[in-house]
Amino acid sequence: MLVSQVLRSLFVLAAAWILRFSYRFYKNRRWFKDLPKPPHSFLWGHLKLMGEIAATLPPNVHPQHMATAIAKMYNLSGIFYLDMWPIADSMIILTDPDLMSKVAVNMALPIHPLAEEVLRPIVGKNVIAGVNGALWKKSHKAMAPAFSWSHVRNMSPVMVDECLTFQKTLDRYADSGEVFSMVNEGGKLIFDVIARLVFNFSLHAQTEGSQDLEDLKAMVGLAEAALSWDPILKLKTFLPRRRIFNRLQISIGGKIRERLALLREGKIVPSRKDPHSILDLMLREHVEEHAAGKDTNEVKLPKAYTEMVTTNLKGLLVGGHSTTNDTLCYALMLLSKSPSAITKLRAEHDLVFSPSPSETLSILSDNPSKLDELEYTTAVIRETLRLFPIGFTVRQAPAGAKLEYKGAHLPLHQPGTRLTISPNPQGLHYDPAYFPDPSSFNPDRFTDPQTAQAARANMRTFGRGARACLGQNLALDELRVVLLMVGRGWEFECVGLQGRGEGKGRMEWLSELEMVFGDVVFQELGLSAGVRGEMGMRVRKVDRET
Ligand code: HEM
Repeated sequence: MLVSQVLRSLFVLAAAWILRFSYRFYKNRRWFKDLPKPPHSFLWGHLKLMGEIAATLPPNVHPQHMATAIAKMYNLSGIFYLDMWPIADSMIILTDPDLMSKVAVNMALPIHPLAEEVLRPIVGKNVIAGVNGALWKKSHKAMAPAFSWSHVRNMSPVMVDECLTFQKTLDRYADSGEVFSMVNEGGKLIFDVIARLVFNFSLHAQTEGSQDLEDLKAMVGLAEAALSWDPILKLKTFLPRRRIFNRLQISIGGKIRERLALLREGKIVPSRKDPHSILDLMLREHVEEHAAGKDTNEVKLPKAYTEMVTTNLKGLLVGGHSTTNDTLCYALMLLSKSPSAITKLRAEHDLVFSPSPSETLSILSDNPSKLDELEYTTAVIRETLRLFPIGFTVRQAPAGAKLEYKGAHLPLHQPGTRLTISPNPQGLHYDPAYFPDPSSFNPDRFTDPQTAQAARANMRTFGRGARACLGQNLALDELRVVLLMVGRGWEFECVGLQGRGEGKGRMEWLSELEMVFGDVVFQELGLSAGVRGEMGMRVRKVDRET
């Protein structure tokens, strides 16, 4: 009797669940009915299509490649929808530059919770790039002065210093002829510069190795497991993740406490106008708010505040170094196969600075604003960022929000779901309507008076609006300094590149790049769209007369 009652209840529960699921299934699939999209299956939505495209691409490819491939295959431009229910959040993909600006600038839509979910396993809760509202305002207000042009320009001697160490590394590799990982060596250089901005002291990744850098990279590697649906993988990586996470908390937390003690001892309220470091700016917020009218000696940093500062510093170290380094790696890769570009780059460095390396350094230290005259070098960086967009944003719209496009009023919100609004800079950057002959490496498009203005206006690598990349000035200047300091002295050769042959799922729109460089052009999903593999390189010292 009892058994049959239990069975009946279970049956009713199962029937109710099936009914509810069927209703949601029908409602969801119908929602996409009249929206711009690739062929839509009532059973699969776009899940099967995404799976089929992923199968033709190298493993763990960044989703931007799938979105761009779909746009090209089905001639979708401007905006289209992807129905991923019930496996993942469905998406609105934007490839029109004005639509991207509308959502980021005019509507200033908030960051989607997905960003925080992806960032949390790597750096912890509430990092600036994943939060909205008061939490975002507080972090942004604290950090922004460190990223102003004037402060970044003050960082030039630091960049030069770290590049001199990098030159020694290149000399060593040139002497030995050894193949080395540019991801690794470039990563240490960029990390050391960002650490100086963050702490105002070096973490010596280049000369001694940095446990913090290794731990941050390990956290990125382990994040996939933390986000995975596979409980065994989650379980297997739980302890290593915790151990590394805690080690980082102790290390970065220690640096914060040490600096706070120094500020207390010296009764220093850090300056906003002339910041010593991002850490100081973040401590200043606290000192100001909590110590108004008190002796700074009495100030204690609450646990939650220490955690917020630690998370943000880790976020800057890991996010700032990997994005800039990936761009550096791709720039050197592209230049290695473009003799005309390298010739122009070197000529510009000789002309704007000096053919002599030592004179170049003294001009750079006396007058860092000379970097602004490196028009072609900047074009090389922009063209690299166009071909390989590294960073992303994902936004969420409130109920009822719509976007007007070509006379249609398209919904930005799907009731009861977490629809994401995903600008896809890659789709835009490879659209011949905006960038003619898009798969060729052509820095001149950013210097030619006929095309330069439009090319710059249509780039979306750093985002736009209040949430645009805070570190873009730093990234651009750092890349200029590195190219200036290594472009003339060393010849880079990529090792082990294998162009993808016919029939290996080649993507028409990537044809030129894919033929020359192979799988490495398919950026990997990590913290952002990173370099695939290690970017093995060999260097040769260039004989110059001066
Ligand atoms: C080539 C290098 C870089 C690229 C391509 C890049 C790209 C981006 C993109 C696309 C965003 C999101 C913008 C949006 O939501 O609309 C972003 C945000 C951000 N970036 Fe970068 N970034 C780079 C380097 C850096 C560096 C060096 C730092 C600092 C050390 C940095 C710090 C940030 C921060 C703090 C945010 C979050 C801003 C906010 O939410 O208010 N980035 N970046």
